[in-house]
Amino acid sequence: MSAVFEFDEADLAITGGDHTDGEEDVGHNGVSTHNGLESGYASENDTAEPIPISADERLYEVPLAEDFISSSVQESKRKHNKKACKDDFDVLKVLGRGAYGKVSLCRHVGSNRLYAMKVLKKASLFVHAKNAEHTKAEREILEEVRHPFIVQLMYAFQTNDRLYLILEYAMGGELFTQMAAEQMFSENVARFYIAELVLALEHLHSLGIVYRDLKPENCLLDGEGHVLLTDFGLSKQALGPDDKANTICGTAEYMAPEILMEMHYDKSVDWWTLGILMFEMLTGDTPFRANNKKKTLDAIQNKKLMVPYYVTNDGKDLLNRLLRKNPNGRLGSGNDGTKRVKSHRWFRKINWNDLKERKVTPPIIPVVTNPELAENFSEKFTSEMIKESPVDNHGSIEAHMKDYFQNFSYVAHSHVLMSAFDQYK
Ligand SMILES: Nc1ncnc2c1ncn2[C@@H]1O[C@H](COP(=O)(O)OP(=O)(O)OP(=O)(O)O)[C@@H](O)[C@H]1O
Repeated sequence: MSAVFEFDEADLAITGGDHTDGEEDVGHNGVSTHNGLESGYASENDTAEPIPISADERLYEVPLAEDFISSSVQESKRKHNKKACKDDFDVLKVLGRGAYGKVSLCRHVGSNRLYAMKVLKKASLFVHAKNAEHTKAEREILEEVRHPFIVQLMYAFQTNDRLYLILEYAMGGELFTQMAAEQMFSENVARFYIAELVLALEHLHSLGIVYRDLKPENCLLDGEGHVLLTDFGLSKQALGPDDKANTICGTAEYMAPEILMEMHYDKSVDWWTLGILMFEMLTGDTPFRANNKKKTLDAIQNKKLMVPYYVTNDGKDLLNRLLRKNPNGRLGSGNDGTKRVKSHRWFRKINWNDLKERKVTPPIIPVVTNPELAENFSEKFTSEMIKESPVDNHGSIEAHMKDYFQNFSYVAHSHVLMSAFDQYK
């Protein structure tokens, strides 16, 4: 499968963070700090009821320690959304590790709901300036998006030395795991996942967000088997219809040719990566993979796409259109691009409205006997010991790191959280 591609220039690098030190192990004090923000997945003994709220209550940021306090927030409304902190969560198991941090299953002490806790060490983010920028972007994007096939941000907070993102728990695990188990998917199975991803990308693009990092590892599954796109560390926000970005990032085998050529690029890169993902689902491998990274990158730019004989004509046609090297000629580019993707013949059996409303039954239903067991995650992670680590709220940390993450803290409004839960889960 894909490997993260590392550039040499420091400011373009996508580098691995600290994977080895068992760092951000979170302790707890067992004190209930229930704040009326029930959301996410209920554990087996959860009996919490939603707290009624008034119609005009909105999302807003809640300050922690040095965080900025939004002046638009009225005192009377603050009481509904109490700031979150580390002690509000019990860490149960490690779920996985990414380039920048560790993700654990945790339980909100007050509500008993389960979430995924992503922890990042500020210091390791500052090894390369881009890492810190990516994390800030991830936090901002996660707050903005709300979609059935995109992971929901529930809380964000920070300590002196760490950043915490509390996310909807994708208990079905990684799509990558299902792909590895099946070697390759039938076209019907692949179509379901690709179509849900089309809707997720459509939503992001409508907000001016280019996702840029589509790959099986970032496609998680919820408890019913629907896609939950995660990891917005590389996404680029605030692109207008004619804006283009030019930062080099992504995963080697999934990189679009225009990124490699350091050209300005736009949302067309996401349609390219969707094509690569579809190819991998249907054949078990990516189309331009070679013996080494240099050859892979060369093939992406120069090699003609070869689609195996067993892929249907409609499937071949869609792949050829998504994997056009010229982004301007690629299916999905231009103003009505997504509409044209959705009306391609390969999707003719898809009822897009039903799909968006989660009325289509997923082809693979994850086995979840008890969500707390995290059965769909690698034992390599789930068997790790959960260690307590001291809270560092007063230790020395360079001033620029401290200031950089002002406004990081966040609590999703209970209205948003509860409706997300009812509607989608
Ligand atoms: N919301 C979630 N629910 C369940 N598991 C999750 C969730 N988010 C992440 N994980 C697990 O943690 C792993 C690492 O998470 P993530 O990809 O977000 O980290 P990262 O440091 O941003 O990774 P990358 O190296 O891709 O940049 C995922 O592959 C997945 O197994």
